[in-house]
Amino acid sequence: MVRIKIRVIGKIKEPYIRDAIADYSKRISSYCQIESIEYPEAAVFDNHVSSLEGAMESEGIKLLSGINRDDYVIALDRKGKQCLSEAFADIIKNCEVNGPYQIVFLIGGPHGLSLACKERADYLLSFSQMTFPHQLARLILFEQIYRAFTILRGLPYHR
Ligand SMILES: C[S@@+](CC[C@H](N)C(=O)[O-])C[C@H]1O[C@@H](n2cnc3c(N)ncnc32)[C@H](O)[C@@H]1O
Repeated sequence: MVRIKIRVIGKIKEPYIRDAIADYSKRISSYCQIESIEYPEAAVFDNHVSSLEGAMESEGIKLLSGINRDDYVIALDRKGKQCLSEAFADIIKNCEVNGPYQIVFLIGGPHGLSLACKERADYLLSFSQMTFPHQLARLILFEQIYRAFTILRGLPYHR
């Protein structure tokens, strides 16, 4: 069974998003182990580029901590590669069949992911060229993971 870890900057504050994630998480848990690990946003004292980059770097260090060398890392980034849900399902299937058996997703905070996170990623995944708040990006990710398993198991959810 594949294991999925979702490493994120920031908490889910909105109850309706938390509820929706909890619902998808419960559904996904029939197919794999799934766990979210949240880290707080780094403090930023002004809007200078160097302060924002410093915050992203320190958030990136936390996101990358505890990732194993052979984990399959998918970093969520607006400027990454877009793919069909079927192709996303194939990535999960490949890990289920051939390994690595642990997939780690990275979701950035308000300023995005550090360069180190993007460089570590085996796949830079974009849901759209539009920017979403991290809470919504997390919800979309949970829905797409659930959708992927229903595609792989031939269930009628995906149309
Ligand atoms: C508020 S966004 C960060 C915005 C930042 N200015 C940037 O362009 O990366 C917070 C996080 O949500 C995720 N995210 C937001 N929009 C996304 C999209 N269209 N595709 C994939 N991930 C997205 C990314 O992980 C991002 O780091």
